[in-house]
Amino acid sequence: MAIKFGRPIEMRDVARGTTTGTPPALDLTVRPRRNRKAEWARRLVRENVLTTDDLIWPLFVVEGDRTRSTVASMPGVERLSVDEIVRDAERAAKLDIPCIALFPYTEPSLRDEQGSEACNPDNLVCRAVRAIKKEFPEIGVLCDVALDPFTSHGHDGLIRDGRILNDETVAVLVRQALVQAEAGCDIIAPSDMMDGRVGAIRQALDEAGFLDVQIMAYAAKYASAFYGPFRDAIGSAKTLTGDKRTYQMDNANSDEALREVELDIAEGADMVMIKPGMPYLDVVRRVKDTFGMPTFAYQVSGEYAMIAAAANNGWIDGDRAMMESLLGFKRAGADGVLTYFAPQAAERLRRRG
Ligand SMILES: NCc1[nH]cc(CCC(=O)O)c1CC(=O)O
Ligand SMILES: [Mg+2]
Repeated sequence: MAIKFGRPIEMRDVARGTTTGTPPALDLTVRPRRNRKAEWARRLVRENVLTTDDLIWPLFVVEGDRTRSTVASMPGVERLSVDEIVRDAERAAKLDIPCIALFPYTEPSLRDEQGSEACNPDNLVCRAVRAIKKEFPEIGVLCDVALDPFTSHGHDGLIRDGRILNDETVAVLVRQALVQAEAGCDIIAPSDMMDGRVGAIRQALDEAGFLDVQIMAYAAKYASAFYGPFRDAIGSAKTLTGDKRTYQMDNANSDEALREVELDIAEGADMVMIKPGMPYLDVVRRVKDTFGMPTFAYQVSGEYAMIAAAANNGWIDGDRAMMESLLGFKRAGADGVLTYFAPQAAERLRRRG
């Protein structure tokens, strides 16, 4: 049977409308637009959905009391003192956001070559975790494991002769993870990209009895220009010497991302993350399809800044761009997104629901 635009030629005249009305100019059997004709119809065929369950909200902690200081390159984002971060944790809990992530702005006087403050059980992050867990034990708390907020040179690891040391750094990261777990952190998230750190941290957590503390590995983390505003927020932008390309991944690679993810899973990661988000959605899809693990994407500071800045200039509808970008992560296969938009997105989802 001959087919024209999907309709058997023999049926043409039948379809051409023997009844009233103007015949359609194109003889189309299939018209995808039919399923988009009204909001109810679009809802009916919608394939992916964003809910508050998908959100992890990153927050910046700073020394002080009742302090909220703005981050110039991240409009709408603030560094919060411990008492204020407890208020934002409450806001997250009320909005049904399952988890928050903590990043410290370390006082410059506390930064040194070794990033020693990372292992201080009373550092800013540990104090924030304890304060949050005391008042809101039901909210998940994720802590980043890496040395860059604590080192005078802004790198994620220890340096000797201009080289970032791997194994020596891992030993420090293990101690950092342990003080965070002792403070009550629920998810340890190594973001340093040293080899072997997930396995070393898992073993140390288990030996210390933290069997239930999860690990979300920043498994495929790229050396990215999109981290700029974050480095402003934690105060490492000015001090960072050189770049992070000997440990963070090359922008051109995606097979390598699968090998990195595979290793972290083998070493005991409970969840894996791809970072940044929007420029690496192909990697999110490949990782999800290949491993079927709980897979997360980090919509990083630069991605947030681009949308926020364009919206503030009136160049795009910020709210819609935010929701569209977040849904993109779901479509790519992510189970959740770390995003500075978390509270706005949750508020918007609540208004709609
Ligand atoms: N290792 C630290 C870390 N953890 C999360 C981010 C970036 C997050 C963001 O840009 O929002 C970074 C910065 C970096 O690797 O330089
Ligand atoms: Mg790795």
